[in-house]
Amino acid sequence: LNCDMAGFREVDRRQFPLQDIPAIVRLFKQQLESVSEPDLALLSIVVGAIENSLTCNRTITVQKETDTFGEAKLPAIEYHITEALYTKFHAIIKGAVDLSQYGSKKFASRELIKKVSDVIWNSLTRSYYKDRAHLQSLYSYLTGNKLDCFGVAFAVVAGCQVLGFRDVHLALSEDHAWVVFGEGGKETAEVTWHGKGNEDKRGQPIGPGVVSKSWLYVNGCPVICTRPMEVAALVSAINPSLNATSEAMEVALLQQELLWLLYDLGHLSHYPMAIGNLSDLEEVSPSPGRPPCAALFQEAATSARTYYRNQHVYPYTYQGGYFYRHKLYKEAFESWANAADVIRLYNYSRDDEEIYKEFLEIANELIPHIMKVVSSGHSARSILKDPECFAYLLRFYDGICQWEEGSPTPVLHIGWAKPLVNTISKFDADVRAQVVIICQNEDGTESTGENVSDTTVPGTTDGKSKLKSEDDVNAVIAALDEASDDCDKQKYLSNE
Ligand SMILES: CC1(C)CN=C(N2CCN(c3ncnc4sc(CC(F)F)cc34)CC2)S1
Repeated sequence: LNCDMAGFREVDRRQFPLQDIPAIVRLFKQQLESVSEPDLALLSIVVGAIENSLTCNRTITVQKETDTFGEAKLPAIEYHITEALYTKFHAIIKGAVDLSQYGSKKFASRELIKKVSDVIWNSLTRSYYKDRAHLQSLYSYLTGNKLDCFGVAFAVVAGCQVLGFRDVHLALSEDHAWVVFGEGGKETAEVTWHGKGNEDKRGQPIGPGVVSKSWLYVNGCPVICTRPMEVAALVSAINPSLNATSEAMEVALLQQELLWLLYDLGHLSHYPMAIGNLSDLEEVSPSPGRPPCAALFQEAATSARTYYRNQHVYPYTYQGGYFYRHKLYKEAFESWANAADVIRLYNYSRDDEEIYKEFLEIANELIPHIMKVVSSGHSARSILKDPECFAYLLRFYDGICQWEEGSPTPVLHIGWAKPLVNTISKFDADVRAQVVIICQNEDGTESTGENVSDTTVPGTTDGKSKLKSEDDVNAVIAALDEASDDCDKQKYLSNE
């Protein structure tokens, strides 16, 4: 076995066949604690094989088998299958890339990375449904020549690891992936596509994306992976879905165990979305002796604030979704207001559809549903009488308004206005009057914006009457825009 089969040599043949979750966790632990770096190709093939066998050709009648200890039994992953696929990946990469052509051995070059990306890219099936599930692993690539956009980026990094380039690492935003390389990891290169119908920019640096302030490039604050964080990315990408409505329990349990292993080794601390994924799994089946999922959602938000200048939206929508599912509506409003405080820093561009859909669902489905549910209640503690809830909602809507300001693409349209107006008009004037808008001007001084109750919503008189016509709606939008024009930065505080 030559040196770069190290990943395999260390693997103790006796660990195979891997036929239960503890065996897989042992393999990952051994790889993560081994002297050299974890072997991305080996680990991606193993989890890909398990996911594929348990989700892709499952006869519905087969029940979950467990052994006497209740451990979910997995289809045995034979050593020779894994080794054959591993050898195939090495052969593809080393067969296609003649390293003597790429000068410096120490650091990768842009040309080398583009070459590896081309090798993967040109070996993919001509046309297939790119958004399908289970296309993220090297198992999918090696057995079906299919990868999704994340899978291509991961395969390029795994390919560069095969060639011995320890400087090439995965860079992750909330909806895209690329690579960093070179001395100090200062260079960036696109290696995969994004979205539908967009020309890929493979080989190019990601600079322009950051300059345009599009959410897709998270204002220059992506997750820059270490090798163990690349393992966390492949584990996060495990997809337990059997179909649109059900999941393979063993795959979800495996993902949960592997994420806890990575968490305990400290490899999730700088990876908010992986913590969010773990929280989602814990919400469904809590692990004894582990923090509650609510604490994990909070950890993800704290990680994003600490390491990524609070430029990430998903930690707050993970958290808001949790609160919403658990009918903690005021807490959900606060998380969504925090999510809007992040997006206000960006300019909405055509590549940002995913986060647009996220805010659209919150504003036009989730919040209206909450307003409907609480309107029937008559408790004095109702959120309709709580000025802090009104303040959270104003901060949420204002963040979306500010997102639109200065953007090349409009965000709001009449479809947003109706639910927005309907929501705001559910709060009576005396509740709204308790919200004080603090404006921070350019020079950092603060002034109290006109009191919200003074800006009586046009078309209403006593704050009790409801808005009627469409121009009332437009007038409200104008009033909100005017309010957001008044000051550079608004902070809505409710006075006690
Ligand atoms: C609050 C939500 C709607 C729930 N799930 C969310 N996810 C966000 C995306 N997820 C992720 N989880 C771990 N790592 C990554 S890297 C990435 C970008 C891709 F192009 F590489 C996405 C992503 C997992 C699922 S956000």
